[in-house]
Order: sequence, then structure tokens, then C-alpha cells
Amino acid sequence: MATTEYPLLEHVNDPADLRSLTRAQLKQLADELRAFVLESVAKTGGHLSSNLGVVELTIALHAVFNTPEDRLVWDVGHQSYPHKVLTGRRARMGTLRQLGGLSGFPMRSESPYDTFGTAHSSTSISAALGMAVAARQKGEERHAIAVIGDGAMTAGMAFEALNNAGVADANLLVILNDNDMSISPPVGALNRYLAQLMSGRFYARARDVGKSVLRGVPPLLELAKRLEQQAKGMVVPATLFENFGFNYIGPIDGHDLDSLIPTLENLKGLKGPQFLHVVTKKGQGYKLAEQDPVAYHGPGKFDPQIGLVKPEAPARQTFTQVFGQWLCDMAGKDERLVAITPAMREGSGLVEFERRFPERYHDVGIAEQHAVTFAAGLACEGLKPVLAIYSTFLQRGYDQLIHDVALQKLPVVFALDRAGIVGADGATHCGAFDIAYARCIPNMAVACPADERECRQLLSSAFAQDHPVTVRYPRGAGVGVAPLPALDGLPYGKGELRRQGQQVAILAFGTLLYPALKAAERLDATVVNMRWAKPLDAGLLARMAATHEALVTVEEGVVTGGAGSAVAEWLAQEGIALPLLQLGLPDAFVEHGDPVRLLSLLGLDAAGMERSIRRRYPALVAPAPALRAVGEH
Ligand SMILES: Cc1ncc(C[n+]2csc(CCOP(=O)(O)OP(=O)(O)O)c2C)c(N)n1
Ligand SMILES: CC(=O)[C@@H](O)[C@H](O)COP(=O)(O)O
Ligand SMILES: [Mg+2]
Repeated sequence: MATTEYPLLEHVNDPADLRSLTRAQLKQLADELRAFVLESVAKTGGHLSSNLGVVELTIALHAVFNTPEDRLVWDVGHQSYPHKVLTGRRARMGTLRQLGGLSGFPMRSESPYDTFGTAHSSTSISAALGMAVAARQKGEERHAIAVIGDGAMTAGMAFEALNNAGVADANLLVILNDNDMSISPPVGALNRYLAQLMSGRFYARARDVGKSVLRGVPPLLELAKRLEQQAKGMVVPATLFENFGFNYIGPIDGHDLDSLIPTLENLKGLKGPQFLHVVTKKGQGYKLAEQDPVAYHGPGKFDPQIGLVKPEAPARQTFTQVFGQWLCDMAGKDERLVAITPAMREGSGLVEFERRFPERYHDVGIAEQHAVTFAAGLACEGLKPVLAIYSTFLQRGYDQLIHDVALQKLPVVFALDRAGIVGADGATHCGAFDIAYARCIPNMAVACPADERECRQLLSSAFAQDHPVTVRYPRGAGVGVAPLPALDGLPYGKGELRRQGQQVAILAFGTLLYPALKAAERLDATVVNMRWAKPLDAGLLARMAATHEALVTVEEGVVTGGAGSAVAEWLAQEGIALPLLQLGLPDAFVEHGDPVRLLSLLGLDAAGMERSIRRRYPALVAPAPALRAVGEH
């Protein structure tokens, strides 16, 4: 008889299938599920450590609650893979984060079990509260559960929701999945507070019952030991969460189904806002991930037997590396420079800066709104803040960008990483909107470097200004134009002519300059590297308009309101009636997939640009080279 590696898991096609399993079988299921997630993520790449940490919690939730009738909301959702596997998507896990495949995050369109789309953090309590209040209003009996990590818990939004939920008296269960980690080690007072809760309640009680529920979480044990002295003889005060109006239970061991299931069963019978504090370990069960949860937060493909292999020095630097290097160099030259990250030290290229300039490094936690206003405060006092932030996450701090920074004309540099297509993370992380949302703000300038060298130069230009500037650059490497060691900037608001052609001028904003140059060779078009979406280089534009029959703009951002729209506005303002073709991201969300393929599908590679320009201006470009006859080389 054929044996399978996952004998129990293979029969779980729906959470209903696991509700009939015995406790011992559920434990076996947990082992199989963990092994499956590891095997699967190793093949596709994706978020690993967080998923390994919630295997038992996921099983317990689906075993106890009547999902999807009971609403389960995963905060961030990067830990939703075990949930996907148990809710009928096991066979599709091989397609994870690929074009047409499963999303790396919960998605309402993907499954009825994904009750709320997440990826940007700290939304789960608000969403689950909304669902709980809606159920009450509609007279429907069901539970709403938010599972939120200790990192996500630091965001203002989570506290806004707690503040509301504590008095709304809705049947809401908030589960704090406390693994004492964000992507990097957690920061801030909340983290310290959670550690105190652990020492005061969890560890003491664990000792009392003579059973180490801390088994398997040695760093927590260490922490508990360190804090034990403080806890001795202490009357445990009401927790913060009880003061918010929640019934607080915990902390309990999130890897122990014998604790999780009865606790959840009990909570299920209680009315009003409930708060369960669960302690887990990021990377649980895979030693390499336990030891280095940061490296295994979101790895690419790897061999689980070997683990991640340090890549040989890549031929080309990523834009993130270029930024990190610039930041250190500029900090060495100007001691007013301070750097801020909202919990994205690794992703934003700040590891080396923190090592060299710890006093000038600020990880503020997942708190983008605060990060922007904090930068404003620093700037008020004469410091020169550089906020390193993903394009998509700055969306969170939009009012702060306008009201706290731009309105007061404060010189903050926004280093916007992940601008444009990001690939596997998909629509939630796509940096599509920043040109549009930044350029409409008075006092704000927007720089769009075309390559690595320009990225460094334009960061210097931005740093020299007396007002806010965003410098946007994409995920990954550029074409390989090595940055110069100097810290000289490029002229503010000026572009450059890159190719003189005939009747059509292509105005490129950012890295799409290079495919535009390729397309232009075949079209015999002029190409301008605009460099700045705001201010526009009006002199250069006027020259192009006067000497060409038609214009084309190219950008890796939404066309609606983007750099091409800025050119259209300028033409209208100048009363110039010239045909304009705007190429960029469509008025639609761009899904997950390989970025090269996505750009090609969107017509933003050289061939796509050539096609669009030829179609729009057939009489103004060089004829397409004749198709070669068969056999001709
Ligand atoms: C608004 C926002 N900022 C930043 C991120 C990037 N991010 C994704 S997961 C994560 C860490 C979350 O920590 P936690 O909630 O504790 O979950 P864990 O990774 O520990 O499982 C961060 C900072 C995000 N998804 N959303
Ligand atoms: C879940 C999340 O928001 C991040 O972990 C995100 O996946 C970052 O991806 P990169 O830093 O690899 O672009
Ligand atoms: Mg965490």
C-alpha cells in the first residue's frame, strides 16, 4: 500500500474534517502541517517563520470555532499559510505568490475563509469589531476573532480599535500572538510591557502548576528568569487590556493544544470583548528558523536540509543597498542626519547604519503615522531626518505628510523603497501611487532616479533642499550603473536629453528610462530622462514640445494623477496642443507575480512601449523592421 508523508493532513480538505479528530490526532496533524508548510515554502519562497509559529493556534481556532461562519481575521496575514492549507488550498500551495496563483495574504476573492483582506498591519481588530457589531445589528449569532502579532499590536490603529471595542460590548475575541518578534527584534514600551506580563503571570503560574509551559521557548524562559525578581511578591495589577474593557486571559503556551483548545472553548462561551494572550515562537519546529527568525521571515526558495545559503556577492547592487550606503556616507559627513524606520530595518537597508550610528537610528515600530510626525519634530529642531519607508506604507501617513511636514515646509527626506511593481507580495505592497499622492502636495518635490548612480545623486540633491522631498526607487537591482563615491547631487528639478530622435519624444520618469531607450532605437524617438516628477523641468519640456510632433510619458506608477498627468497639466497650462500618450500602471490593482513578467503584461517593457507608441503614432515613428524570412539570420 502506498504510504503518504501527510496521512492525516491529506484528508483535511475543510476545517470540518479536523473537528472530528481526537486531541492526539490533532497533535499529529500539527506535526504534518508544520512539515508541509516548511516543504512548501522552501519550494516557492514566502513567509516562513511566522507561519511555523502559528500552526497549533490555527488548528485550535478551526477546531473550536465554526469557521467561516465565525469570522477569523489574520492581521498582516503573512502567517495565514497553515490557514490556507486547512481551508481547501493545500493542493495550490505550490502556486503561492506566483502569477495566477494563491496570494501570500488572505484575500476575500480567494476563499470564504478569508473573511478580510490584509497585508498592511494592525487592521484586524477594527475589521473584526466591525463584523461583530454587524452581527449584533443583524441579530446573527457568530464570533469574530482577530489574531494580531506583538509587532502589529504597536500600531496606533490597533489601539484605536481596542479603545472602541472595549466599550462597544461586542462579541469580539482578540488573540495576541506574542512571539517577541516583529520582522526584526521588537522595539518600544509595549514590548517591555508584554515581557512584564510574562514574568508576572505566565512564568509564576507555570511554576506553580509544576509544569513548564515555557518548554520550547527558551529565550522567553530566560527573559522570565531575569524578570522573576521583579515579580516576586507583586500583586498582579489589572492589565492594560483589562483597563481597556477586555476580559484578559493568558499568557498561555501557543504551541500546546492542550492549553489552547480548552481555553478557546471557554472563551467561546463568554460574551463581550475577550483578549487572549498567546505565547509562540517564531520559526517553531525548524531549528534554523528558530535561531534566525529574521533571515527566515521571508526567504526565497531554499533546501530545508541545508537552509539558506549566503548568496555570492551579486553582480549588481540593489537600490536598497545603494540607499543604505548613501545614508552612512552622508551621516559621516553631516551629523544632523538622523534615520527613521517604521519596523523595516532589514528591508530598508538600515542594518549598517544602526551599527555605525546607533544614536541617530530610530526604529519606531510599526507606526508610519508617528514616524512621519516624529520626523517633522526632529526637523523642527534643526536635524535632517531621512525617513526610510516603503512607498505602500507611506500611504498610512498621508495626513501627517501633508499637515505635519509639507504645510510647515520641513526638510524631511522620504526615501521611498519598493516604488512600482514589487512582485510576489502583490497588490497590497505595490508602490503604485506615490508619485500621484506626493506631487499634489505643496512644498513637496518628487525625484525619480533612473538607475543606481542617479539614486545616490538624487538622494544628495533631496538632502540639500529646505523642504520635503520624496526619492522613489524600486525593489531589487537596477541596470547596473555603479554609483559614484562622491556625495554630489544632481541639479534640482532638471532632466537630461538622452537620445535625439525624430518626431516623437519619450519623457521617462525613473527606471523605465532604460526600456524606453531600447524602444526609441527602433522607433527613432527622442528620449528624455526627466528625473523629477515635481518640479517638472519646464525649460526642457518646452524645448521638447517645440521640436516634436508628439510626446509620450513613461512611469512605473499609476497613470491617474502620476507624472504623465503632470506633463498633461503643464501642456494645458501653457496652451500647447500636442498629442500625449501616457504609459504607466493602469487604473487597476496589480496582482502578485514575477515583476519582469508583470511589466511585460502591462506593456511596460521595451517591446510593449514600442507597440503602444507605434499604435498611437504610426506615421511619426520609424517603420517596424520587416519580419525576417524563414531561415534568414
Ligand atoms: C503598515 C505596515 N507596516 C509594515 C509592515 C511590514 N511588516 C510585515 S510583517 C511585520 C512584522 C509583524 O510583526 P508581528 O505582528 O509580531 O508578526 P510576526 O512577524 O512576529 O509573526 C512588518 C513590520 C506591514 N505589513 N504593514
Ligand atoms: C509581510 C510584509 O509586509 C513584509 O514582510 C513584506 O513581505 C516585505 O517584503 P520585502 O521586504 O521582501 O519587499
Ligand atoms: Mg511578532
